[in-house]
Amino acid sequence: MSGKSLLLKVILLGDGGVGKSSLMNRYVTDRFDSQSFHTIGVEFLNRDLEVDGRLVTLQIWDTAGQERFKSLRTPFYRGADCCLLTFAVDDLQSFHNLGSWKKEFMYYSDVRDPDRFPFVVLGNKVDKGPEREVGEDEARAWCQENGDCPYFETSAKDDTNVGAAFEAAVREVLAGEDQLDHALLSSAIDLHGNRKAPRSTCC
Ligand SMILES: Nc1nc2c(ncn2[C@@H]2O[C@H](COP(=O)(O)OP(=O)(O)OP(=O)(O)O)[C@@H](O)[C@H]2O)c(=O)[nH]1
Ligand SMILES: [Mg+2]
Repeated sequence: MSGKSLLLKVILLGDGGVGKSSLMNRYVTDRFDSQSFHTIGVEFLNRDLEVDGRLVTLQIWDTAGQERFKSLRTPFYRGADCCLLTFAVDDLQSFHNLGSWKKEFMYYSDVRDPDRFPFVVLGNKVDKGPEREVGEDEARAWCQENGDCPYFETSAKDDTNVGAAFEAAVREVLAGEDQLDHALLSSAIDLHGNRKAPRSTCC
């Protein structure tokens, strides 16, 4: 482990009631409240972790999923390093809305390279097995068609895959950065290798 802690901003998006606040609270405070209130606007919590030898401070931004709070949440999309698109496996509509959430994020975040921006998809409330309306295969197929993003079946209630999902978000960001470093290094080498001989200044 080496170097300073890297600050990464991840943002949780998805319909109201799918469990975004519960996932953040489970991950940061290891608690679950079966009667949590809807979020108004945005809230954030930090958690330090180490991923593949890198020290990271994960700043998790939890947004209000209800439509009436749209204008309160969208100003906070800018500067996000990864977006966690969340639905509840017992709520088919929340799964069908994933595409709209992705679009809303893209529109307001103004990311530099939209094709390479990292998304992670979370199918939450897997503890509600019998009430399930979205199959794992269906969810994985959506992820494959949408940039091949990682998919996690989570439960904030039972603490299933919650840590794994946030760590995957960090890994996605770090992998993107490594690619960028590699691309910059290659272009620097290329610049050096292909450097043209200085032009003659002759008249
Ligand atoms: N069974 C079960 N219930 C959950 C789980 N996660 C959240 N809930 C419950 O679902 C309800 C909504 O959870 P929230 O975390 O408030 O949902 P949210 O996505 O933050 O909703 P908004 O703030 O309105 O966008 C609460 O009653 C939670 O206790 C889960 O994994 N399993
Ligand atoms: Mg909430």
